[in-house]
Formats: sequence, C-alpha cells, structure tokens
Amino acid sequence: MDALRSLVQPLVGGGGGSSMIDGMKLVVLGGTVETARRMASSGWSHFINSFFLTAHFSEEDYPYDWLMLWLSRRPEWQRSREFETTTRTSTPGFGTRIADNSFGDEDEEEDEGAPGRVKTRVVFQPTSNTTHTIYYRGHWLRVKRWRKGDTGSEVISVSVVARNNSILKQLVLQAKKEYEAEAVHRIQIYFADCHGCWRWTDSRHKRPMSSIVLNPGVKEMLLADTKDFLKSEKASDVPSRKGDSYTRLSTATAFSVSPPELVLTGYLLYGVPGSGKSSLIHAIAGELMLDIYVVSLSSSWINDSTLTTLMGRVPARCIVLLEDLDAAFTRSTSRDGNATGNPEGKTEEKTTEQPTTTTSSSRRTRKTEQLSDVNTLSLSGLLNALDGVAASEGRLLFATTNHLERLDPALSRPGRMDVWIEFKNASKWQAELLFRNFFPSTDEDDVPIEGDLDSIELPTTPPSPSAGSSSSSTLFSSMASAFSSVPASPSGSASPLSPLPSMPDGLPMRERTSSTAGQSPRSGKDKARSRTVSDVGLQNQAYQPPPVEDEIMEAKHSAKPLDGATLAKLAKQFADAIPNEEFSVAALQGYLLKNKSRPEAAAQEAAAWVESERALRERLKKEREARELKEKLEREQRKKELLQKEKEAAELKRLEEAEAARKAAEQTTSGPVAVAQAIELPPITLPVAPETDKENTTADNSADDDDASTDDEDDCSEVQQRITDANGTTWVSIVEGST
Ligand SMILES: Nc1ncnc2c1ncn2[C@@H]1O[C@H](COP(=O)(O)OP(=O)(O)OP(=O)(O)O)[C@@H](O)[C@H]1O
Repeated sequence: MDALRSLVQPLVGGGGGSSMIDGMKLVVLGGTVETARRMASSGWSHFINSFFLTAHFSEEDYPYDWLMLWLSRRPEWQRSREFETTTRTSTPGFGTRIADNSFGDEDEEEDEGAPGRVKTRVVFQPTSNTTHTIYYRGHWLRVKRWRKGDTGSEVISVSVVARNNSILKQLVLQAKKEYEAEAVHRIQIYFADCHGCWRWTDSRHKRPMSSIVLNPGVKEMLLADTKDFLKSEKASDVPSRKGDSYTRLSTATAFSVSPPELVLTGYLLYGVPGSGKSSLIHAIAGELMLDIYVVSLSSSWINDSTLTTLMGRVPARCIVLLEDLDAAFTRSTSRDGNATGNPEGKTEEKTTEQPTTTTSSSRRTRKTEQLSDVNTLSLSGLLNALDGVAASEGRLLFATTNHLERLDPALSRPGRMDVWIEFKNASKWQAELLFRNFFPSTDEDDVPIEGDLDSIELPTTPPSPSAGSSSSSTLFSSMASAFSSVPASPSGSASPLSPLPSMPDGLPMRERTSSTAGQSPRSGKDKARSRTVSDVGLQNQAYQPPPVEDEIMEAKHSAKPLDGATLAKLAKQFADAIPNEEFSVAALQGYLLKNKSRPEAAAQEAAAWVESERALRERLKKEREARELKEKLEREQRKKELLQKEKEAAELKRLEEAEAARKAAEQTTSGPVAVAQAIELPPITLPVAPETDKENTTADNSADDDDASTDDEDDCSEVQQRITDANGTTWVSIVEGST
C-alpha cells in the first residue's frame, strides 16, 4: 500500500500542490489508463481474431437460405434466450419449412367451418446481433446474424478457429445438401413486387400430378413436353445467346405424329376459373423440381420497365407464370369481367368519349393521365419481356387467362405462346375421377374407371396450316376438356379437332403458325436474384397456389375407406348426377369437401346439390341484373343532371358576358345605339302610337317632340323605318346610320 502511495504521490502531487493541478493530473492519469486498456483490448481481439476465419453470407444469395435452415435445426440456435417472432420472413425455407423452432396451429382442432383456411406458422428466431457458439465437427463456430447498415440486408457471419477454410466449406456444403433434401418435397413461390424484384412468398408441398383431374392425355402431353424441353436445354449448348435459336421436340411427338422441330417456350392455359390451371402448373413445377416466379399482369404497378427488369432477374431453370394475361392491356386491377381486355381500350376511351365541356374534359384527361402513370404496359413491352424469357436457360413460360378472346394475336407467335390448352368446366368423366381421388379406398391399386375412355379424344397435332409445311406447325389447342365430343383417332394421327375459337383477327388459333427461322431470342440476362422486404408486391396476389389440397388429403383420413367396388359405384352415381361441363372442378371439390366424411351422402345428394346450385345461380343472376339495371338508371339520371347543369352554367355564362359587354359599352358611350353597337344586338324595334294618336299627342307635346327630333338628328345617325302591322300599329325600326 505504501509502495502504491509512493508511486502515485509524485503524480498527484504532495500535500503542498494546488487542488487544480491535482485534478488535472488525475484526468491525465485516467486518460492514460483508459487508452492503455483500449489498446490492450483491441490488440487482444486482433490477436484472437487472427486465429479466426470468418465467412459472411448475405441474404441476397442462396447460401444464406441454406445456412438459415441449417441453423434452425441446431439446438444451440434454438436455445437462444432472446427471440424475434415472425410469421413471414423474406428468407425462403426458413420458417416455412418444418423448422424445429417453428410452430403452427396444426395441433389445434380443425375448424370445420373453414376447410380452406391457411395455417399460419410462427417462427422463433434469435434476435440479430447476438453471437451464438455452435459446435460443429470438432470446431466451435461463432455465428452472428446482423444487418448491413447501407443496404439493410441481413448477413450471417460464421467465424471459426482453424488453419484453413475447409471446415467452412464443409459447413456450406452440408447446409446446401440439407436444404436441397428438403426442397425435394417442396416448391418455392416468388412473387414480383413493384420494385421489379422477386419476393419469396411461400414454400409449398409438391402437388402430385395424379391429384389433377383432367381428361386423359393432357397432363401427360404437357409433362412430356416440358421434360423434353428441359432435357434439350441440358443436352444442347444452352442456346441462350442472342441470335441462337433452339429446338425441341414438339408436343406433337407425344402423339406420334411427324415431329417437327420447333422453337417452343410458352404454354397458355385458358378457360373458366377453378378448372385447374394454377393447380396443373403447381404440379408440373413439383414434378420437374422447379420454383415458380409469378407476375400478375392485373397488378396496377406493372409496366414495361418493371416487367423487363423482372424478366431479367428470373433465374435459370424455373417456371415463369404470367397470371391474367388478358389484363395486361386493360388497365384493370381486377380479375372479374370488368376489364375490357381491349388492347386499344385506351384509345377507345379517348376517342369515343367526346368531352362536352371544358370541366368534364379536363377531369377525364386527368383521370386518364393518372391511369397512364399507374399502368403503362404496352404490347411491345410484354412481347419483349416474353422474348426475354424465351431466350433462356431452362425457363418455362406459362400464362393463364380466363378470357382468351381478349388476347392480342401477337402473343401467339412462335417462341411465345406455342401450346394452348383450354380448361372447361368439369366433364362427367372428371367428376367421377375427382370423386374417386377424393375418398380413400381400401384397395391399394387403382380400380379402372368404368366407362369408355375411347370416347375421349386425345390431343393431336393440328393439320399443317400452310400446305405441305409440316415442320412449320407450332401451335395447337389441345382441348383439355372438349375431347369427348370428337371421335377418337386410334393412331393418334391428325383427326378432326373441335372448332377452335377465333382470334381477334378472325384466324382460328391453330392457323397461327410460323416457322422458327428468324427467332432471335434476347440474350439471357444475369441471374441476379433479389428479394426486397416490401409488402407492396404481395398486395396483388392473384395467383393462389391451391390451398385446398391439404384439406383434401386430410379429408381422406376423415372418411372411412371404401372398398374399390363401392367407391366406383358411388363415383358413378355422383358423376351421373353432375351435368356435363356446368360446374367447375373447384365447385365440385367444394361440395365434396363439405361431405368429406360422408361419401354415400355425397353421391346421393349430388342431384339435390345441383338443383340448389342452379337455384342459387338463378337468384344471383337476377339480383345482379337488377343491380345492373339500377346502376344503369342511376348513371343515366346522373348524366342527365350533369348535362342540365352544364347547360344552365353555359347559359348563365353567356348572360354574364352579355351583361359585362353592355356595361362596358355604357361606360364608353351613351345611348341605346351605342349599346346595341357594343353588344351587337339586332336593331331595336320600338312600337309607336298610331298616326291618329300621334296627331293628338303632337299638339300637346309638339315642343318636346321638336326638341327630341332635333336631339335625335343632332346626336344619332340612325335611320328610322316605319312599319305598320295588320292591327294598324306602327313600329319604328331604328337602324344604325352611316353619317
Ligand atoms: N382439374 C382439376 N383437378 C384437380 N383439382 C382441381 C382441378 N380444377 C380445380 N381444382 C381445384 O380447385 C381449386 C382451384 O383450382 P385452380 O386455382 O387450379 O383453378 P384455376 O383454373 O387456376 O382458377 P383461376 O382461373 O381462377 O385461377 C384448387 O383447390 C384445385 O385443387
């Protein structure tokens, strides 16, 4: 103690120093000690860190996803004592995969009233900026999740004491393997957001192809075709560079007709809602292990540049899905029938509605301008974007629409939308298969469906549109549901197809063919993948990956399994009660879901259900018609009132102008003629007393009259015309003279 005192004494001064100097000495001492401490600590941490290898994984790249999944399964990660909870994360995989630290309401009792209810999973993840120590293959890893200051994106940093980075490589490879093993059962769904970025939205279980009920041949054809495409993409030098054209077997080969070589990239699925378009795409994505990138063209923010940016950011090997293709040019944000679908809609609006007044015209112009700001997707913009997808590394382009007739013919050019598949309401055959798929059976093997499948026509290649050029055919419509109307073609060779809908320019679809020559797909863009944490893109989710499927699976457990023969009998009974192509598959599925534990009742009550649905439709139709009529009348009434108001306003304005002019004239000159002159009124006609009266009054007022006439002669230069009418009244017309 004495030694310490003797050491400090000279620094703080002896008892004789002033207190001020003592204080300063203390400050200097404190500063020196603190600096020394900091230097020691920083030197120590540098020293320690020099033994660490650190890897950073940014959320903008795939390894981040792999690691997040890997981490979510580590007990050390789960033992963290500080958590964030989230139901949605921008991180694919994490939180939506069955991570050990996530929980959902699957344990809750099923809500009978909401069969299609989407289950929410809550994820616990350690808060960012905390360091976790995880033991991995003989090494202690220090893992920290943090946010970059400049971009705000998340980063995982993994540090380990090691001589080289092989342990980190092993870690990444293992995380990747686990991620991919998980991905085998799932597909990732990305939505476009308004910033031109792909935002991961969902991870869904694959949907088995067998759960899609379409008339035979369609699924198989599509699957074979897409597989061929991907195979050829792999086998060939990926023809993604500008100017290259690439070929693959046409859909025709699936049906053993001469295989023309085609540039074929786009699949257009069109038809009534709830007929399985999205479900089929979902199932194909699962089968081919591809993720889905969805753009809803009815989104208000879609425009040429956003679409081009988005297409440039689509990675290789995926499905690009353009939802609501018909809405592309309609400036409509709804999927209902309100959209005109007319590519010229904009022009029409401008030309047909002639503004009646300045006010209404400017209002309309303002409105149009606002719309233009919101959505300026042009046909050429869309086509460019499609060509961008077409150019490329295993990307399959799918488009869906409920309104084929609204599409522009340019969309059907080769390399854009080459295979068109129509989806109709459920046929009897589909109803039967749906029933059999829906309810569980004790028989392991599929019981062949009763009924003659021969009556269902398989898709065939359409006859060559131009004589003798079999290799130029690129397009046909495989009527997914209309086959039964046409006799089968045993060989699968060209057979009469059901009449094809006409395109807007009057050509039937199958005639829209052309050779592949000259196709120059745009060069493949960089494969940047971007996820922005923004909700805007999610507000326009027209595409809903079929949510009911899980419920169907669950339904299988809620009904007692039936033996094959009973199931077949009930399915037949059900199909007999369902009218052909009147109800969508989704509607039938909804009915079955309601009866998921009562297959017998589902079959027996189907006819009654059909009647009740018809009555409901009828009622809704009447209500809609009444509402539309009322709205129409109200619109007309409003229009009338508006016109009346505009008329009154115009009249008022005219009078005000006349009045203003009169006043102005009064100020400059005086007298009626000047006023008449100023406001360009017609000559003033004044009645005068008949001659006799005049004579009588002349005597009395002669002096005045003389004065007046003198005044008139002096002041005015008008000419007076006297006219006597049938009643004997004399009118004097005063007309401006020319003195
Ligand atoms: N052909 C089908 N096979 C199996 N399930 C179907 C079929 N059609 C419809 N469904 C069921 O109906 C629901 C809606 O189907 P989906 O979304 O695929 O229809 P869609 O034709 O894409 O409709 P929209 O045009 O409105 O997008 C899904 O749950 C799906 O399971």
